Amino acid sequence: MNAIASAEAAPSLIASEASQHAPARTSAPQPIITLRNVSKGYGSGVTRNEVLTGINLNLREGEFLAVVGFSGSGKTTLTQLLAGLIRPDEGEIMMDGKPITGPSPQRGLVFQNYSLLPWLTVRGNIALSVDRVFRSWSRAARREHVDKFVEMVGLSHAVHRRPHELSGGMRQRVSLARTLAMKPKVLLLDEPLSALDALTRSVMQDEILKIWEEERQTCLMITNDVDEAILVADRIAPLNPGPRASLGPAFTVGLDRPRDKTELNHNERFKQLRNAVTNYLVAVRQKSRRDQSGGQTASIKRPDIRPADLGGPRRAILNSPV
Ligand SMILES: Nc1ncnc2c1ncn2[C@@H]1O[C@H](COP(=O)(O)OP(=O)(O)OP(=O)(O)O)[C@@H](O)[C@H]1O
Repeated sequence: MNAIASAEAAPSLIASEASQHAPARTSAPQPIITLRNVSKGYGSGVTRNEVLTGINLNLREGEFLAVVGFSGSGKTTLTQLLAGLIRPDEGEIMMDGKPITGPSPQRGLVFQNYSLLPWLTVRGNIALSVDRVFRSWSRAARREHVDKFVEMVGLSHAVHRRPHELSGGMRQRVSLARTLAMKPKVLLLDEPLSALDALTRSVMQDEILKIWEEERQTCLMITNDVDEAILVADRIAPLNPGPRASLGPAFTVGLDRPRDKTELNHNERFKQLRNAVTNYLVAVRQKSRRDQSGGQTASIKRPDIRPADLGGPRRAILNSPV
């Protein structure tokens, strides 16, 4: 690990380390979600796939944490555990000191795929969640609430459209508004922008940031884009490559907010962080590959085969019964 990573590894990311090394700081935000020694795999027997092992994480109240990692390392598995959609094989996941045993409107999840109901309009899709969560509210209050979030994501002009009449970026906005409108305590964003083109992605990054700066909900965002992670997050936690992926030490971003993408490109701290996170990820991937090959450098062994007779009856071989 390089200097920045080691110097800025946030002790509270790793719960076990926190208890050993972190000095008691009364002003530090309390963790809202804690994962202790969490492991999760799929399948059984020879097809068993150990995806996550020994995950320790403190998600602090009000912070924006980005988890970055390579494809297939288990990022979605981690969000599903946090959302309560799946249960860990080992370890515990707590929210406000109580175990997470299933999904809850307190933890809003935005997926990579928008999962909107095709027969409902923009308003209908958002209202469905609002009506369920805020049953005790009057009809007018619920409608006003829906309209507020439609406006927040800039879709007031498209409120009567159905998903097939929207662009990818607009659909993802509906999905975001639907989750935000439920007023979850914790927002879980699972690569919400990865299906979008670069330009729309950039606009949506700014919108997510703007909304987060207004609402200051606790937010965990999964991404495979290091620049995106630095732009949005207070801390960045790298997910080491699987199988048996664990979290590496967190990088503290420490850049002033609000952040401007164009300015960041010239910011020395941004460049240092980008190098530090990228170098860390590349190094752990190389180590993981070495470990998987048993420490051997990959070499190709050629079989010791010599053709007996190249002039033989090839056609006969090709046509022989299998
Ligand atoms: N329901 C499941 N049943 C069996 N295996 C699964 C299941 N969900 C995920 N996996 C496997 O677990 C591993 C991690 O998958 P996961 O989707 O969590 O990774 P990821 O980091 O989110 O990947 P990506 O960035 O490509 O979306 C993969 O090998 C995947 O095939």
